[in-house]
Amino acid sequence: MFILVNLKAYPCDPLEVATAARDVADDAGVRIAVSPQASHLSQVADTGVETWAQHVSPNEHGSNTGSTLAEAVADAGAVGTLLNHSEKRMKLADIDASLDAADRANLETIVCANNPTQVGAAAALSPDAVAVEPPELIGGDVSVSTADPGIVEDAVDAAAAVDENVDVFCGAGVSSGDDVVAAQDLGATGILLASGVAKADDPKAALEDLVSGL
Ligand SMILES: O=C[C@H](O)COP(=O)(O)O
Repeated sequence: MFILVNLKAYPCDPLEVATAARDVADDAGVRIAVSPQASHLSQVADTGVETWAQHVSPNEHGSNTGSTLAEAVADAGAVGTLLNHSEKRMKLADIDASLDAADRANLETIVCANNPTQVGAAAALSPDAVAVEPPELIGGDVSVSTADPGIVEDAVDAAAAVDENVDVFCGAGVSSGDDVVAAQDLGATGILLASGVAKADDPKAALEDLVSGL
């Protein structure tokens, strides 16, 4: 399983989470990455943890003020990027162009989707992975893998029907090792989570719990 910790814009210490994620990944032999604010990418990458951007813009170098250039996040140490997160929705054409931008910069990609239908559409754009996240469960206390296991299974089927090379992640409310194992049993190969670590009093203990069943 791949566990991607999205720090969103939470008021956590990105370096505390990054060093904890690095150490837990090393100790447990589990792939864990951290996705901080763009301005923290370089500091986070310098800890040695696998580092992802939260978004890249669908543009190239040029007159694009305020954009998040794929090449710039790669230069800062990111090796991948989320796209179309529920809190950063994009037009279909822009997802496609951002995937091209990520490809130019050699970034891995995860395209987020609300439901299995959107998962199928996203998979048709050939990202490395899609992540299904019911918006109503994001930031809550109940994991998608227990609240709505069918959506994870249907997302796995929807992606496979389009492109078997596209991995399927799930997210929303995941906060424990049991949640991660349940997602794995439903066919997900990765977890996208945020509040369970970013809002934890002890991020390292939260990460250790997340990988405890793997
Ligand atoms: O990017 C992460 C997802 O939106 C899930 O967030 P959450 O773990 O706080 O529910």
